[in-house]
Amino acid sequence: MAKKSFLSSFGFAAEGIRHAMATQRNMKVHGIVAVIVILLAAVLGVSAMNWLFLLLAITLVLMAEMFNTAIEAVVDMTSIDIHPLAKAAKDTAAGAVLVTAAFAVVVGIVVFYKPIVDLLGG
Ligand SMILES: Nc1ncnc2c1ncn2[C@@H]1O[C@H](COP(=O)(O)OP(=O)(O)OP(=O)(O)O)[C@@H](O)[C@H]1O
Repeated sequence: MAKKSFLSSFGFAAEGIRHAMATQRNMKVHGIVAVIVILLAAVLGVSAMNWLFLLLAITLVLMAEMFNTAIEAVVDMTSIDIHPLAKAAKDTAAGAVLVTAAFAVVVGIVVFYKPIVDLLGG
């Protein structure tokens, strides 16, 4: 394999993100939700600590979705046959996305509950 530069490694990584965004419906949904969450946090002026939790949750979900995409690609490339190990690999990767999404929902509730109640209440 050809020796690649540091910059071209960034290019391949960006291509991976673009591929996941372009081909995975769930990745698009996560991306749109992430933008909405960032805008809401900016409007509500959440604390620095809460920004860190929100950005951690967003990062974990996008990261899990991209690993899920990568695992699906490897499984599909390895075999087109139905196999219990293929099912285990894909279901486990999907489970990782679910776990991170559940964490993100909890973070969203904890961070936004009070500012939104305060906004609506007064
Ligand atoms: N080769 C296979 N052998 C056995 N079960 C499989 C196989 N491929 C897919 N499955 C089952 O079908 C489910 C959906 O697989 P598929 O490849 O369609 O993922 P997907 O629906 O595109 O996932 P995502 O929504 O995350 O993109 C898997 O989680 C698994 O349970």
